[in-house]
Amino acid sequence: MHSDIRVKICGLRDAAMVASAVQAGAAYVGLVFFPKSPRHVSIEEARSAVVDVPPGIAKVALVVDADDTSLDAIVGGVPLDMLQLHGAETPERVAEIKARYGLPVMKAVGVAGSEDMAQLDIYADVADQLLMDAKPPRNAALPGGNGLAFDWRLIAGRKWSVPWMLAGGLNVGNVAEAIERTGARQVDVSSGVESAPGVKDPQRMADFVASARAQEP
Ligand SMILES: O=C(O)c1ccccc1N[C@@H]1O[C@H](COP(=O)(O)O)[C@@H](O)[C@H]1O
Repeated sequence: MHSDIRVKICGLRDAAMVASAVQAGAAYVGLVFFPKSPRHVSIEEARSAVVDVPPGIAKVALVVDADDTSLDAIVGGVPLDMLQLHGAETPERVAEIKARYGLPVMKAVGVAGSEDMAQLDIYADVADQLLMDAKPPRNAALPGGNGLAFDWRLIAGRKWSVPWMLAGGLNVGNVAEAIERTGARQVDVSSGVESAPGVKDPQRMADFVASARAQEP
């Protein structure tokens, strides 16, 4: 039996990877616009990657502290359903981006300790969704996509006024436990379904979604 767990697969770089994610049962497909990432796509690559995404599957652009010029180009060049802000965007900037582009915004918040819970409450007031990710290590090249999990007990049993998604170090071996421990109804994965950085593996994506959705509510 399948539960209603919704899975986002992030860092898809071409139409074949997107098709495999859709086939696996992803509810969201993510495109990374961050040049330092092995998953980075240009606007042209992103547009052709999502050309055949069926209606009902959300196309998400991940950006990191993007300015209006970059966002204008991304939003103007790629058909999108959501923006994922994965940098140090302030609550004011989140509100500004929401108003300027008219797209739902998901704010990623790095979680390492109980002191980060206040941030989640603050962003819940301005974002349409929250994404809880592990805080990147100091000197990490990427602010996410590092395959690191945080202590799920920090968010277990908590509630927010907007939908939220669990991310960080998820893979087929731990996603069921992560859902059970946190009560997440949405999960996001990137490096955990790759055969090499930036290369999504169709079987790993299918196994991940099946494992997540096998969890009972
Ligand atoms: O995936 C990336 O390359 C990336 C780059 C910059 C910011 C965020 C990025 N990925 C996001 O990080 C989390 C966790 O990823 P992982 O499963 O631990 O590899 C996820 O939300 C990705 O969308």
